[in-house]
Amino acid sequence: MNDLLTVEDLRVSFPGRGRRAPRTDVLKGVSLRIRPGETLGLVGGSGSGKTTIGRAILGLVPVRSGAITFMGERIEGASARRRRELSRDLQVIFQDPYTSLNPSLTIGDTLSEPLLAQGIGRAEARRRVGGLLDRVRLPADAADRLPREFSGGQRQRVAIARALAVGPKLIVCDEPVSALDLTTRQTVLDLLLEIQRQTGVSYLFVSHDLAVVRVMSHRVSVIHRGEIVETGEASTVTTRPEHDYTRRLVLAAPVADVARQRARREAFERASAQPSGANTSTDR
Ligand SMILES: Nc1ncnc2c1ncn2[C@@H]1O[C@H](COP(=O)(O)OP(=O)(O)OP(=O)(O)O)[C@@H](O)[C@H]1O
Repeated sequence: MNDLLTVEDLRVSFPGRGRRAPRTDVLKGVSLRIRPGETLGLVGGSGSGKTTIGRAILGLVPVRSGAITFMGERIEGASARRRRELSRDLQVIFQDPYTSLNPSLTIGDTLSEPLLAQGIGRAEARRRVGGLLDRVRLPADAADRLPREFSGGQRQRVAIARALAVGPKLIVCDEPVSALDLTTRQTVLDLLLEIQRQTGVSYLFVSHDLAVVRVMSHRVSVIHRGEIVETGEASTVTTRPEHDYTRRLVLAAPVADVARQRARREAFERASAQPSGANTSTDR
C-alpha cells in the first residue's frame, strides 16, 4: 500500500537565544511514514522534538532540509495558499482545548468556518454541523453555545469535530488528551478510535505517555533528542523494546497503565470485529 505521508531526513533548527548563540538542532534527520488508515504513535520525553515534527508537517516551522511528501506531493516548501488548500486533507488537534477554540465564536460558527472556507454554502454547512456534533456525541443545541459553557473533554470533542469537518486524510494529534482528567481521557481516545474505524483517517499521534500511545497506535516511533531511535509494531516496541532509551521509557511507564491500555485495545478490537461494534461512551 502506498504511504500517505513520508518524512525523510528532516532537519529543523531554531536560532539560539543571544545574537551570537549557535542555532539549536531540534530535529536531526528524522524519517517516518504513515499509511492510509494507520496511526503512527510518536513517543519521547519532554523536549525531544515530537511537537516540532507535527508542526513541520503542518508547515508551522521552517524546515532546514529533508523531504515531507503528503499524498504524493512534496509539501515542505508549500506556499501559504497551497497550505490552505492542503488543510482539507491535513488537520490538527492540539493539546489544550481551552486555548485552541476561539472563545468568542459559537460552536456552530467554529465548525462552519472550515466548511465555508472550502466554498460550502451556509445552509449546507449548518446541516453538516449537526452531523459533526452527532458524530462526536454532543447535543445539537451545542451549536448555539460558546466554548466556555463546555468542559475540557467536551471542548476537545469540538476540536475533533472541527478537524473532521472537511474530511481529512491525516490528523496530527498533538498530545490530545494530556490536558484532560483520566476518565475524560478514555472517552476521547475511544472516540478517536471509533472515528478512525468509520472514516479510515490516519493519525500521527504525539504523546509522552507510552500507555496511551500503545492503545492508539498500529506502529510506534520513539524519538530521543531529535532522532528516531526505534520504530516498530506498537505491541513489539512497548513490550520488547530494542533501543536502550525505549527500554527506559517502558520501565518508567506505570505497569498498571500499560496493562490496562493493552486490555482496552484488545477489547476495542474484539468489539470492532463484531457488526454492531460501535461502543463509545459519552463524557461530562
Ligand atoms: N519556536 C521555537 N524556537 C526555539 N526553540 C524551540 C521552538 N520550538 C521548540 N523549540 C525547542 O525545541 C525542542 C523540542 O521542542 P518540542 O516542543 O518539539 O519538544 P516535545 O518533544 O514536543 O516536548 P514536550 O513533550 O515537552 O512538549 C525544545 O528544546 C524546545 O525548547
